[in-house]
Amino acid sequence: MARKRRELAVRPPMAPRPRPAPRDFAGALIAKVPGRPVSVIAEVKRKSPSGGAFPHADVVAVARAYEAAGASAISVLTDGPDFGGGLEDLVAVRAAVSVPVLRKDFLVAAREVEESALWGADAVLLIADALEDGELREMVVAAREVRVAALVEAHTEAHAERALAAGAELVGINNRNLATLKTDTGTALRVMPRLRSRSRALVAESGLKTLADLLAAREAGADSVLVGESLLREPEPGRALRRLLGVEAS
Ligand SMILES: O=C(O)c1ccccc1NCC(=O)[C@H](O)[C@H](O)COP(=O)(O)O
Repeated sequence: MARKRRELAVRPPMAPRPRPAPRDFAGALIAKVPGRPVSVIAEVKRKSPSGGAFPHADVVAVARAYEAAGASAISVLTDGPDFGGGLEDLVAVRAAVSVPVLRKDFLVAAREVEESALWGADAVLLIADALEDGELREMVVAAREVRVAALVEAHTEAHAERALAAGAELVGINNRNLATLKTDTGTALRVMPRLRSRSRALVAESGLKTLADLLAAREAGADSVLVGESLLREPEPGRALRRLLGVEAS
């Protein structure tokens, strides 16, 4: 986040560009699909600090396969140094699929939320644990003003409460502790039941690998799950998503 703040301080404002009509990210998360325990936000990234490199450089091909396999939305990592992504990936994936697209990055200012809309993001990820209350509130307000959905992520119940106090309607509970990179899939299961009645949609994030994980997430109140690594480790991520959803045998 310190690196992102330094970069932003010297980056000139983005030139205006025509924005594509936004797609309904919240609606996609909460829409019930017969036979599916929860909706899936399927993630594309070339590498990650905890997972190393993934064997799929063509994120557009993976995103298309995810959509064909039933993903309700696609998460695109736009961070370069840690995830091998960029805004060009967001633009290319958005043009290649018809489901909503989430910009996943370490955003630190309202200005970046506004710019994300111009790049075509239907939703942005905001990380409560890494933002001050005032920053988070400003970014949630900016998202509402430019009609981009804000998925506000927290790792602990305390940060989830801060997300709700900042006006978040879509709350993600990240099973991964971003300080240690350790993942415990029990985290979202413990925190989500306390948030159920106060959020429009709940998303369990990280470390999810099996249909049983998805069923447990639903039981704890999740509308949706965010899944990357367990799909990207497989030779065919689209087939892996179908297996995860239980529509194709393992
Ligand atoms: O994944 C990491 O190593 C990581 C490191 C530092 C900050 C964020 C990180 N990941 C972001 C995520 O939480 C995941 O990309 C997302 O929830 C999907 O998780 P997974 O299914 O485990 O790839």
